[in-house]
Amino acid sequence: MLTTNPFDDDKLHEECGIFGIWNAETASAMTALGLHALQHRGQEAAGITSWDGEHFHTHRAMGHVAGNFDRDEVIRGLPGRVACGHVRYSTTGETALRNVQPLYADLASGGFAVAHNGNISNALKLRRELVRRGSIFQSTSDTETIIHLVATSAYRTLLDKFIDALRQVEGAYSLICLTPEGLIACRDPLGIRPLVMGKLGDAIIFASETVALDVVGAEYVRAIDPGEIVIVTEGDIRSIRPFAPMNPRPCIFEHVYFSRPDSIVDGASVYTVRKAIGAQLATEAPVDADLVIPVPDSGVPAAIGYAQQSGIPFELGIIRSHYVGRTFIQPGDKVRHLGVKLKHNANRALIAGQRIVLIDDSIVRGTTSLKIVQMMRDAGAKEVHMRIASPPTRHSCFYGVDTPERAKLLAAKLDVPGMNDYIHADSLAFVSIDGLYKALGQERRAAVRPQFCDACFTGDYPTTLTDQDDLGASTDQLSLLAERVI
Ligand SMILES: O=P(O)(O)OC[C@H]1O[C@H](OP(=O)(O)OP(=O)(O)O)[C@H](O)[C@@H]1O
Ligand SMILES: NC(=O)CC[C@H](N)C(=O)O
Ligand code: SF4
Ligand SMILES: [Mg+2]
Repeated sequence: MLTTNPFDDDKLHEECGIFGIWNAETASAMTALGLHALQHRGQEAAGITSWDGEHFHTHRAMGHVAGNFDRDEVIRGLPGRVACGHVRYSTTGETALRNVQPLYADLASGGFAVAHNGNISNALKLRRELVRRGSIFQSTSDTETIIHLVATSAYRTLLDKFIDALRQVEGAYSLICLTPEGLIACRDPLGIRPLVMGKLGDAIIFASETVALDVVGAEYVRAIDPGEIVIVTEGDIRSIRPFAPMNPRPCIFEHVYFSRPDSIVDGASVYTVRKAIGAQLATEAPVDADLVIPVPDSGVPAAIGYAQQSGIPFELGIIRSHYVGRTFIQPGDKVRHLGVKLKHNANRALIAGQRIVLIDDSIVRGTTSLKIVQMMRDAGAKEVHMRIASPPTRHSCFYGVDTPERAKLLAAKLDVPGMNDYIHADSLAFVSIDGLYKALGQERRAAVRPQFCDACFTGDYPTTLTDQDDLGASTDQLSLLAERVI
């Protein structure tokens, strides 16, 4: 158990997925389905809280949604027409049941459950102050600071307390909160993490990605705007925007890797964007080759784009086992190496004697690229060229994708030729940052007010990073001074 600095955890983590539904006959079963569609965002733990009009019911467990929420008795134990749920990949606080969301507390206003995607970058500072004033924390999660800020706010109504709390937190948060007064969904003022709204008959749904709407047959209504709070109560939906308007900075990595390709993120089809990045990559970094081969899964759409733009045939030269999850999010290098071997296999008959271009979406530690290039050589490839559909990942994320040790990022240690030597490819190239923005429909990356958060590529963090600064970490925050529009 961590007792001194609860947030000092140096593993590399990924994302979370959230889902909430108001006014549905089978709210918790729908939530389980929605979370299942969001499983790629977090595989450590899952939880659902329901409200039956009188009582709150919660089931939280380590592991996947299937296996924990596929039994009738579990769903029957979560009655009511309102529910919210969470799939977790931890960014702050250890992987333990006490940190599994939704987090719940009985406040003066009644029950309060919260599901959070993102990471609060001043959570440690806030927590120290709250503890000094007498708050007793039950978890080591950054998310719990929100509950204590709401609980101790001097404002009168729950909504005012909530707004007061959010005005004190910095960083990234998409939240779905379940209260007796209604279901509340909100997105931080920069809209760093995604959140969408859908409709199914009389039911209103919120989810991290549109695939969670598709799975229950709901209709996509729209994305929640950065800085917007939507409150759903009996027969009423209200929207408020209580923060100073900012230039939105949604996470660009959602388009590159995190989101499912069949999702619509902030109005853009992830699949179409990934194909466009691949086409851009082919224009910027062409190569004379016989086959374009994707590194499955998330390299596939970019490889299709690369193949279409270059005219080089697209083939499945690597076959992926569907019984192994994402390797990026498996903590521990040993497990990752094992995971990569278990996950991919060369399609030998296709590869032998060919000059191939491998397309992947990103290089983080370099584990996947190193293995795959060797795998292609072992399968008899004549030349192996690697092309990456994002710029080099050189910086840590403090907004829900935790890469605390820059030293673990291959691109933080080596330049591109050095990375090429490390992975033993014949050539290596990355799409440019402006090329990535082009694929997202922008002319280029705006130097003063960039249209996205791209800090893991540029080091240009869109918020202050209080806890990091307190720890003495140095970060480049070039665009901070230019944030406010009004
Ligand atoms: O450089 P590394 O540290 O190996 O990380 C980068 C790899 O991790 C991700 O794939 P992952 O296997 O997580 O998931 P995917 O199946 O969705 O592509 C990403 O798509 C790269 O392939
Ligand atoms: N990846 C996430 O969005 C995690 C949410 C929250 N920071 C936690 O660690 O539980
Ligand atoms: S630092 Fe990277 S992964 Fe993190 S929110 Fe920004 S763009 Fe996304
Ligand atoms: Mg991959």
